[in-house]
Amino acid sequence: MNFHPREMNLSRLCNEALDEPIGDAERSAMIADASKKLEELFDILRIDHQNDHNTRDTPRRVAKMYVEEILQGRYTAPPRITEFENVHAYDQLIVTGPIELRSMCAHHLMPIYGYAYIGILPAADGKIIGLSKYDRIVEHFASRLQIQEELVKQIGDYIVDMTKPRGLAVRISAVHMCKTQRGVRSSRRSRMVNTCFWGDLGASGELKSEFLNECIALDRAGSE
Ligand SMILES: Nc1nc2c(ncn2[C@@H]2O[C@H](COP(=O)(O)OP(=O)(O)OP(=O)(O)O)[C@@H](O)[C@H]2O)c(=O)[nH]1
Repeated sequence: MNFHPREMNLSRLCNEALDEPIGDAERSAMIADASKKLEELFDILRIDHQNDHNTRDTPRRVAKMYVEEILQGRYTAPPRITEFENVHAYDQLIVTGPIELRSMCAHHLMPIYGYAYIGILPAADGKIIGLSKYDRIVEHFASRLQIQEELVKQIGDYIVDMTKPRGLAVRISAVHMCKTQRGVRSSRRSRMVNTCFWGDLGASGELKSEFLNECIALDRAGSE
């Protein structure tokens, strides 16, 4: 099967999902078509992928990596969320993290890695969701070509839509290898940190400070 994104009206922004998750046949076709294009790229870069024992299978390997790993958050459904009754009407701040973050920068296709932290202010009459789902949601939206400002918002908007909390905060602290490994070659310790707040968590200076202090404490505990 030949895959023609334009004819099939499937072109999207780099961090947007397709309308529907793709099936096995479409996934295989996408990998096969991308492999051919990567072979062309290797030809242009004068890398002999036909005879070089190191790169013989690299175009296919890289195509598969993009479709099934690096960009899989565009082609698969968001994680299923398990909800529990909030029987005791818990409505105080919950903070979870550090959550491992692995993404890819939209500008140079270089890795972004670091941690996410999520603060939830549940609604007393709402639901509580399984803790592991926050990690899965971060992984889902990070598995796309991203910039950090948009990644934080996508994660938060999805959690707010799905769980309707009183308030929410998402913070990411990450290294951008497009800055450390090339270009300006900044220190590998150099990070970008940004936080986005929703609802009551954004409206209260006290809750914001509580969230940020918990992030610092969780970060410190993680590095001990
Ligand atoms: N705001 C923001 N900028 C980012 C992010 N990831 C990468 N960038 C920056 O986006 C810019 C990419 O665009 P250009 O300035 O055209 O790239 P370039 O000419 O290769 O620039 P250098 O990286 O400075 O060599 C760079 O400054 C990156 O450091 C991100 O998540 N958020």
